[in-house]
Amino acid sequence: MELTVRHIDLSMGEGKRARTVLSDVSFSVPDGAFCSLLGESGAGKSTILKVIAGILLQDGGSVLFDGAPVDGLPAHRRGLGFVFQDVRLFPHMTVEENVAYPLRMAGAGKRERLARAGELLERVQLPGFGPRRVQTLSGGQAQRVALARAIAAAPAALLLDEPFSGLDESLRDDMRSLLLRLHREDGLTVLMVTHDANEAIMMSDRIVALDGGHISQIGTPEELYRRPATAKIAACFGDCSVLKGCVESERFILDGIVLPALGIGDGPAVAVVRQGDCLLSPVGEGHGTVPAGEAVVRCGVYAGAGYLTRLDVAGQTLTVPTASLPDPGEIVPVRIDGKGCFVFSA
Ligand SMILES: Nc1ncnc2c1ncn2[C@@H]1O[C@H](COP(=O)(O)OP(=O)(O)OP(=O)(O)O)[C@@H](O)[C@H]1O
Repeated sequence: MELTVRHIDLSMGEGKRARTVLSDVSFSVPDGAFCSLLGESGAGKSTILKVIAGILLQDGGSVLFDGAPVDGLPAHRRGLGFVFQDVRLFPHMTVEENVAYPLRMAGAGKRERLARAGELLERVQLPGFGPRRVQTLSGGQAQRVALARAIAAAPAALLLDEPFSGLDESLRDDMRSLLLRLHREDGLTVLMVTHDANEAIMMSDRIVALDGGHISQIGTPEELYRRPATAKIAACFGDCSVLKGCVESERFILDGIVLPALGIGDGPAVAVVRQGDCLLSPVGEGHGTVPAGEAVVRCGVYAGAGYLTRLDVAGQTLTVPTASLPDPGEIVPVRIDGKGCFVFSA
């Protein structure tokens, strides 16, 4: 099913405390696609998910399923599966009763419910867990049960709010693979909230970036990674340096550092430089890189595969991976790969 939100506005809080939480939010998740809603804490990600689910009612705009407005439909009639960040299994029910709950609501008989719960528990790799109490589950197991419950009634789309946030990295990885497998096997339309940009690019066909309640970019993972629309998006994909300087004649200038800034008008600007696309080397070296000037070494730290050397650029820090640690105070040549360097008007 195609999910669409069109011009959604929503304010929360009363009187003087009222504040805009969503402002003119519009996007679509095509039928069978995996879409991530990406943004920092407070961006409005959970709120838009709740509006789609019918848990919150928007002030303006519309939610459409396959092109038809569903604004008048209560949550339980929207036919969606929902996985919450805090799992929310029913504590008084067994694992299989939790998984079978949506089928009970749909009027299925006990035999059918239990058979289906058994199948679903197999699919989430928890065979035999049916009779267990939910209090005996680990965090990862509880998330699997929540996922099984969310898909039990063959939902038209699956909404997930930071479903892996409480899990350690290896469990997160297992859960990502499991979710992607279920998505592909069932052709499910999925909308997942995450603040982890790398998770979003690994899993999604499309990413919707939210910032302060409005959309800052919609695109494929590659579009957001290679052509980020804002400094925040450029900076969210891992280790990078953010420098505040000035653009003059399509060149970002900060002290001894000059970076390409094609298409950016003169004036104050922000440059985001991805660490992996920076190096210190004599002029002429470094495949794909161009000279960016010189800077003074401030300090460095050991980082396993090499060192991270911090350079001082007009009191700001440019971090560059290096094979050895230059001496503090040394003036070093910097080269930059333009693919990992993004300049935005401030
Ligand atoms: N009931 C409420 N009353 C007032 N403000 C609220 C309410 N619920 C959420 N907000 C505010 O709306 C904004 C968006 O909240 P939301 O939970 O959607 O953000 P989020 O992007 O999901 O953040 P996180 O990643 O931290 O969960 C936040 O600033 C939050 O404080």
